[in-house]
Amino acid sequence: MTDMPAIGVLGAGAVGQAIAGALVTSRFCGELLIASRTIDQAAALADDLDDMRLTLGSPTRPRACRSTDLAGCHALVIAARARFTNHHRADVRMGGAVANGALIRALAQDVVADCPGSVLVVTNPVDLMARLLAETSGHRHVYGVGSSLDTARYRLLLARHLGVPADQIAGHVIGEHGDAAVLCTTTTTVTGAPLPAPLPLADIRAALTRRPDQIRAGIGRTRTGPAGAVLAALRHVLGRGGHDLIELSRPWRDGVWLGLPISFAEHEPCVRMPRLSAAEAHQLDAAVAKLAAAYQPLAHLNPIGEPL
Ligand SMILES: NC(=O)c1ccc[n+]([C@@H]2O[C@H](COP(=O)([O-])OP(=O)(O)OC[C@H]3O[C@@H](n4cnc5c(N)ncnc54)[C@H](O)[C@@H]3O)[C@@H](O)[C@H]2O)c1
Repeated sequence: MTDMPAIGVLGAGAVGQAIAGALVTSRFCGELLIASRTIDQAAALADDLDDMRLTLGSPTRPRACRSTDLAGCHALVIAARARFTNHHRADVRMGGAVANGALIRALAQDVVADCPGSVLVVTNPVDLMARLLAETSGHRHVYGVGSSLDTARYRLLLARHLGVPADQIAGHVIGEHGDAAVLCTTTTTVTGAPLPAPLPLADIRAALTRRPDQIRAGIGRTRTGPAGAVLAALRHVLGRGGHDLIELSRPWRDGVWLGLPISFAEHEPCVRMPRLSAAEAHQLDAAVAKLAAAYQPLAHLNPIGEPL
């Protein structure tokens, strides 16, 4: 691969815009291809990014294209969202499963099946959508952005509580990117030592669950946090993440996809499951059961969201 990969972003909405902006400012890629529901939307974002490129002197060259032209990219980010009204008040991300499932199924056939590069799914519910994309397209290198953002938020909240810099906290959130997330507290460390006891872990979990809602309440959408998680994931899938772990959505037991700590060697992912306490293992089992049940109806949808 060249030093400056070509990256495709599908979906020019709030998250797609933040990802594309971060790619230009970070000088991460050479070509940046943008596709969205309409070519006008993609062209508008590409123009805005081009202004940014010139003002910053960034080497990244944004260009609008049709979704079928994204196949040549070294990595493709899927940040599209179907049009639907989310009626879920709890477990909000699951509210998009059927509508986004139909979109993902169509993309799997029309775009991803011919794409040689890695594919990173952001669309929620991300664990289900990554699995659906992989199983429908047959593509080997599909990853969901998974619980990496939850992990960053967990470390931030813990650091704030303990009054230490966040980079002194090491630990993972695994399982669902959603209500069935598993906080791996047993193996979490602060400056290399186990977590001090007692800790208000229930409060930290509640704050973690509330955080995206609070961001949405204030600014409408979560966008820059997810964009950071996507750039970190792109570094790893493109072989630039070193030996660090990142919590991406990949298959675990019974074909269920969920967030797992992963390292990459020669572009191949390897799961590095931390030691779990009995309670954490039980929570992971619950996440597997929840995601397995939620996937069943999606496995039988046609591209317009009707049962096959
Ligand atoms: N996994 C995570 O950590 C995480 C975090 C935040 C958001 N998300 C998810 O990311 C997705 C995007 O969020 P958003 O806030 O940007 O939504 P948005 O509604 O602002 O944007 C969605 C974009 O998708 C485009 N689109 C729709 N159908 C398309 C198609 N067939 N082909 C190409 N583009 C299409 C729309 O035109 C729109 O520009 C949502 O599913 C959201 O839940 C995930």
